[in-house]
Amino acid sequence: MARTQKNKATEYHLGQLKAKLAKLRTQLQEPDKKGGSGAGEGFEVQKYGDGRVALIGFPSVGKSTLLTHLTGTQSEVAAYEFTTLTCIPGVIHYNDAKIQLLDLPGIIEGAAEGKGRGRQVIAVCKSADLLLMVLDASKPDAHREILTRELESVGIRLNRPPPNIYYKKKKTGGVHFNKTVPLTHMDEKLVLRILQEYKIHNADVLFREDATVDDFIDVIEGNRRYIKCLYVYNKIDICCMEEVDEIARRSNSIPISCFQKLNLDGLLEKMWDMMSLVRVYTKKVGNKPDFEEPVVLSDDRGGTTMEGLCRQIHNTLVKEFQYAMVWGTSAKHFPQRCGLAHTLHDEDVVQIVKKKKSSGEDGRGRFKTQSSAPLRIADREKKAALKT
Ligand SMILES: Nc1nc2c(ncn2[C@@H]2O[C@H](COP(=O)(O)OP(=O)(O)OP(=O)(O)O)[C@@H](O)[C@H]2O)c(=O)[nH]1
Ligand SMILES: [K+]
Ligand SMILES: [Mg+2]
Repeated sequence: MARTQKNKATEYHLGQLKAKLAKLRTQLQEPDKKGGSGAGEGFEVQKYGDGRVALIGFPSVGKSTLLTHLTGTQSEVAAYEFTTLTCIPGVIHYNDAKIQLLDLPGIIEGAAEGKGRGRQVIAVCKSADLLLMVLDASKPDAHREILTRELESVGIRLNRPPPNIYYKKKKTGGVHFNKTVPLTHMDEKLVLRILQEYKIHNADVLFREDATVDDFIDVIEGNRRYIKCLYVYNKIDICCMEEVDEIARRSNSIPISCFQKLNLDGLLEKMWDMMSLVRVYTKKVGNKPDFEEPVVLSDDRGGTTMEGLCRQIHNTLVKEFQYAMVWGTSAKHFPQRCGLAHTLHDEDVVQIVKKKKSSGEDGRGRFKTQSSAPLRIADREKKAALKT
């Protein structure tokens, strides 16, 4: 590809080569998944809490130091590289939520091809809801590019949404290509060439944005992970003010120092924002809301709708659900009567009303008429107090 001149005439050829490369990369990763390469010792840590955050970075940037500071779990810290050899889990308690933080061995260039413990580390990253890429603020920023490339090559896409392309394979009917916007990187011929490479002869394709060849290949491959990533620049205690200031201005980046405990609160705050967790406080009829233990929802884990909430509380609740009363910023008025499709916001209060049991021994109707008025006021006050 590097030897091919880039112009209009070679565009199709290059596109086809990119597709070939993507296919081969996918093949390369497959034997590993099936447990072909034997020892996968100690890397599969059970999921815990409301979200999973993984620490990824070069050796000795301070990942283990950070885990110890944020979770209190001891992970070995030393000045030599590759101190950490396995995955060490800790828990961050923040805003009534529990977030699992995973310390990992350092990775280096070539990790995706299996250098060091690269493959196992990357496999854990794929299971995370958020990545903290830990960087040494005193070292060249090229490290960030190298790691990003390693992650890209195994199908991890950082800080961007999936391409807005509708794609559906079919059994017959040929390829139907359409677009809703002008395309500057792609055209029908190139789409067909790439599909040919994948031996796909029947499909509907609709470009809803000005996507690139790589975007289209991502959609066909279908196994990409779109993960948010926060770039954590550690060791700012050995940097000058100008450098720190410059780092702080970059998007999705935060300067910290574990040694001097600088900006660790800022890090937690940013982490929380990026995870976009939605805490929902449930309330039984006739009782006050449970403000101790929220049900925590997220887009990655079952969604933030009422249905997501029901599924998280109990498997059968969706079937029993009749309607719910909602207090909070997602409600147009307090309380709003909502269905399963309603999208909840952080700190909403929800009271779920179940369908009447056919046996008739439920008594829900009686409670309903009694409860709403006086409780509504009490709850609103409680909610207002919580907000302030
Ligand atoms: N100056 C400075 N040094 C730090 C800071 N945080 C960690 N270190 C030092 O950096 C070295 C590496 O720290 P570790 O926490 O072991 O780094 P790691 O990324 O877990 O390293 P590996 O497990 O080997 O990949 C240790 O000597 C730490 O004491 C910091 O904020 N400032
Ligand atoms: K180390
Ligand atoms: Mg370590």
